[in-house]
Amino acid sequence: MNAEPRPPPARPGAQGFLTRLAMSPRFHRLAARLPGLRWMARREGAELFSIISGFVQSQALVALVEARVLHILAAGPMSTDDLSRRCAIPPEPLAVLLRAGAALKLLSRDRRGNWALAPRGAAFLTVPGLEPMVRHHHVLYGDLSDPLAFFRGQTETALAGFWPYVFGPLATENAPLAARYSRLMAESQVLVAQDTLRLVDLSQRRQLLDVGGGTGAFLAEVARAHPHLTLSLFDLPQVLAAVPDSLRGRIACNPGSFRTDPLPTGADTISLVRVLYDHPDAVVGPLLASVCAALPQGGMLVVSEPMSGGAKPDPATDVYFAIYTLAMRTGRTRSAAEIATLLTAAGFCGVQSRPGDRPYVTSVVVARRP
Ligand SMILES: CC(C)=CCC/C(C)=C/CC/C(C)=C/C=C/C(C)=C/C=C/C=C(C)/C=C/C=C(C)/C=C/C=C(C)/C=C/CC(C)(C)O
Ligand SMILES: C[S@@+](CC[C@H](N)C(=O)[O-])C[C@H]1O[C@@H](n2cnc3c(N)ncnc32)[C@H](O)[C@@H]1O
Repeated sequence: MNAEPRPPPARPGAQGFLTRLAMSPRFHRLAARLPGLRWMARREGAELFSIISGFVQSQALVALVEARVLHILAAGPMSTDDLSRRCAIPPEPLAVLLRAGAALKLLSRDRRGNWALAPRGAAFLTVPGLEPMVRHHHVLYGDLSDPLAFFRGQTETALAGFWPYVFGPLATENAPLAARYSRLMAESQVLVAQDTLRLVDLSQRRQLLDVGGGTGAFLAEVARAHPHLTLSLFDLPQVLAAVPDSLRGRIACNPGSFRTDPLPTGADTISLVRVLYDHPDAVVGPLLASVCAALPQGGMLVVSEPMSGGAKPDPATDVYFAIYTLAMRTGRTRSAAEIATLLTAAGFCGVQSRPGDRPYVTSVVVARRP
């Protein structure tokens, strides 16, 4: 097979100096010989390989989750043959999967050759929401099977059908669908709430309205951290129908659509947690104006969601979340600066960006009604 033609030599000045170096076969030969450069080339090579093979790592994790290998080993170490019988996977291919799991530090192997759950695998099982997230990735995986068609907008994405509530009129009385969606969000909310409450001090606030708050998982965490707060929830009727009875005494539920209905007033603080990135600017603009109108003077808005790195693209949010929200065909993963621009246009002031120390969980932007 003919090798792909090498890229033409860059026009002088067309590329940055280091990029021009990396395009030079002579520099590559030099880097293979000189110790310092060899270390750098090896590191770049490993990073490139990780990008190339990432999809195989993800699918190996899916196989371990779907075959319940991690769950089985949580009860104690097991031999390949016993796991083979439990997982209905022949010993030889299973050994490949288990060695991959060990290479990814999800599993380990003890002195007798039995397989055990490693701390990273235990953390995966313990952190709320990770398993259901991995179990639903097949939807996005299928959407990306022809990536060029996907980015050309030629793919009818299954993910858009997975979360139909964002399509206004499609937010039908589909209780089972709303319940499935809300369960996935509620399970993944714990970390988001932890990081949001670390980034925003609600101790001096009086009443919090969580708009698009799903079945109340965020407010449940707020109630634990700030028992003094009066809490209200606003979301679609079919979503609020799934609010657990245990929360209903603590949280006032306000069914409605922020596309058509006014928001309840009375709260001095409103939160939008993982809401804006689901919608285009044409929906976000009026939503933020509605939030501003519902707040008193000096009232606070908290926006919390994974955000693009903007001018400095982030390897988690500008890959996973940006492509995920693109596959949904409705929203987009915005940078804090883009969100600040939308907030200012909606009438907010005092906009502050509070980057999360886990961008893949969430970051925050706060603002005030003048
Ligand atoms: C070194 C020491 C001290 C000990 C070593 C051994 C040991 C004990 C290690 C364990 C240490 C430990 C406690 C680890 C904890 C790890 C944690 C907390 C990991 C958290 C990971 C979180 C992740 C990976 C979050 C992923 C989130 C995802 C994939 C979210 C997806 C969200 C989606 C798709 C949202 C969709 C909504 C829509 C539709 C866009 O609106
Ligand atoms: C990605 S979920 C976030 C849920 C929750 N805030 C969290 O972080 O887990 C987006 C939420 O917005 C709600 N939503 C979407 N469109 C809405 C609308 N027009 N009016 C009210 N809520 C809406 C959905 O029902 C869903 O609960």
